[in-house]
Amino acid sequence: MSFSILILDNVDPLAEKVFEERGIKVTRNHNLSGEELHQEIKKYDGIVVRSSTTVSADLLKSAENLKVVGRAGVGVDNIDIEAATAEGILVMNTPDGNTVSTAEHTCGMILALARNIPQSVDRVKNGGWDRKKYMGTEVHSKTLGIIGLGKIGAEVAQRMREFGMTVKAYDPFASVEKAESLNIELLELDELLGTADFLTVHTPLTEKTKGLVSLENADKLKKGMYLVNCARGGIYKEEDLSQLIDNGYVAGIALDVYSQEPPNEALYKQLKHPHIISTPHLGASTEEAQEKVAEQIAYQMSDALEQKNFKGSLNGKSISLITNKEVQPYLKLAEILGSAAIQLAPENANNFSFEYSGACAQYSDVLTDSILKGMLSHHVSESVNLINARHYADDRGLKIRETKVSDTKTFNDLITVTFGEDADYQTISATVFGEDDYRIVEIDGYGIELRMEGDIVMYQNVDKPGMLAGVSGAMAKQGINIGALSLGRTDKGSNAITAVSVDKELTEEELKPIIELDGVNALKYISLNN
Ligand SMILES: NC(=O)c1ccc[n+]([C@@H]2O[C@H](COP(=O)([O-])OP(=O)(O)OC[C@H]3O[C@@H](n4cnc5c(N)ncnc54)[C@H](O)[C@@H]3O)[C@@H](O)[C@H]2O)c1
Ligand SMILES: O=C(O)CC[C@@H](O)C(=O)O
Repeated sequence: MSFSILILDNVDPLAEKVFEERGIKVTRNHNLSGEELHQEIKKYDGIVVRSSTTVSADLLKSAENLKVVGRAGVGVDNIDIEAATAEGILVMNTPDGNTVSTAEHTCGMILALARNIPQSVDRVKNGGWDRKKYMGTEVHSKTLGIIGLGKIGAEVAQRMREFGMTVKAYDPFASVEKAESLNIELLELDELLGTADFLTVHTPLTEKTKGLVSLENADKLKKGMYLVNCARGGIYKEEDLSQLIDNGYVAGIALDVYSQEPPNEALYKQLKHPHIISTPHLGASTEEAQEKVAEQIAYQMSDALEQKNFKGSLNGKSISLITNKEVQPYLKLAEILGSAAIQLAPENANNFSFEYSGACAQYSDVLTDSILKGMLSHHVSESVNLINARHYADDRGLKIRETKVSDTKTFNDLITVTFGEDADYQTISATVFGEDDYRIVEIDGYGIELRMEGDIVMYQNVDKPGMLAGVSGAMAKQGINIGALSLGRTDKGSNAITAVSVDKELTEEELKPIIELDGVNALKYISLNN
């Protein structure tokens, strides 16, 4: 299968090189208007962006063939991941390609702030020589407070410690072991705000981190401290920046990122403040970082399109397992079982439980996605895949309960789907023999053994002589050939379940004479042709 990619932002040419080596056609276009992009995107299997293109829900809706959105970088705030997930589109980023560059830029900003480097350079360029005005401060023996001790935060910590700084951090999700290994004391947020001489943030912009420092909590800051933000605009409340300085809370602020890029007029006005220094989102702008992220995203997207590897995927977390040879038969089993189960279940059933027994239980997450894919493909007109199956299930109000059992009793692996207590049929179990022999092995506690393929007529019948002859006779009269058959019962003379595999697709008309036979109840026709 041949794929095509559209590069929308200024990504290093190494990306093209990698895609082309992998036999993938690449087009680069940075100048599409909104309407043109909505049309153009339809042709592509993948798009590559940095931060300039907004990948909105609306755009993703037009992208009929899109399978993957690649972000050459870390932050994905310009991509509507929820909408991509709903559309079954994979979103990937390159989590560490620009870590070192951004950490170095942050360290540069800390030093530039401490020594008024940008302001004094500017002064000299304009023919001035104001040595007194640009008196600075040493970072040595000062405390660096880091909010967000992830990849960049940790790199900044290591570098600034070499300058003689004491490093403390706040990160509710960082492990104590990690902090200890970096020799960093973890503090509560307010404690860190009151301790740090320099505060640098390295978190994503979230509800929790938005406006983390503002006039509202400014009295918690150590007086005269410095603020640095090379993470995401808005973590320090932008409207308050100048006042934080003018009211004496903060000595200076260094920014690389803004809530709107380029900034709007009001923000530009703030950035003119003599104690605010700013760069135009340059953290990752080094040749090395851009080469790394371009190369990484191209490899990752090529692998994902070829279903080889899903490294860097931010949605469809379990799909990385689909390349695992051991999981593949279970995935197929789960999908066919989901399809069989939904055809057997009563209309409007919305409570399902999935039970996994044996070795397959360790993959229950992705197997649940796969059962849902099989179930929903009967109900949802859009294409359902492992990325969006749960989204559609939630959307339709399906309630899913998952259990795992290690003891399988009879089979090495068994998956059971249960749906509804008062229905004609309530549960179906299936297993896989070898690599691709998928079998129904139990319906409502009746042992059955039938391959899960083609067209199956399932009915309950009174366990009495002549039932089978009646059904096969009704089929023979209509030229319906029986391929295989399995009959399960509990006690002699009570009820039985019969599953008949037939050689062709049956119509309602053809099923009618069978349904009307005396002793045949609850007939269901199951098609497992896809
Ligand atoms: N300026 C640039 O050009 C540039 C380049 C790369 C990354 N970034 C940005 O830098 C930020 C950090 O990137 P990273 O690669 O280090 O990410 P990361 O995922 O490795 O680290 C983020 C850290 O933030 C912590 N965190 C999350 N919520 C928090 C909260 N409420 N309070 C405290 N800590 C919290 C997480 O636990 C994690 O340790 C991201 O926003 C990224 O988009 C900017
Ligand atoms: O592409 C860029 O230069 C932005 C990089 C950075 O903000 C990121 O999140 O990776």
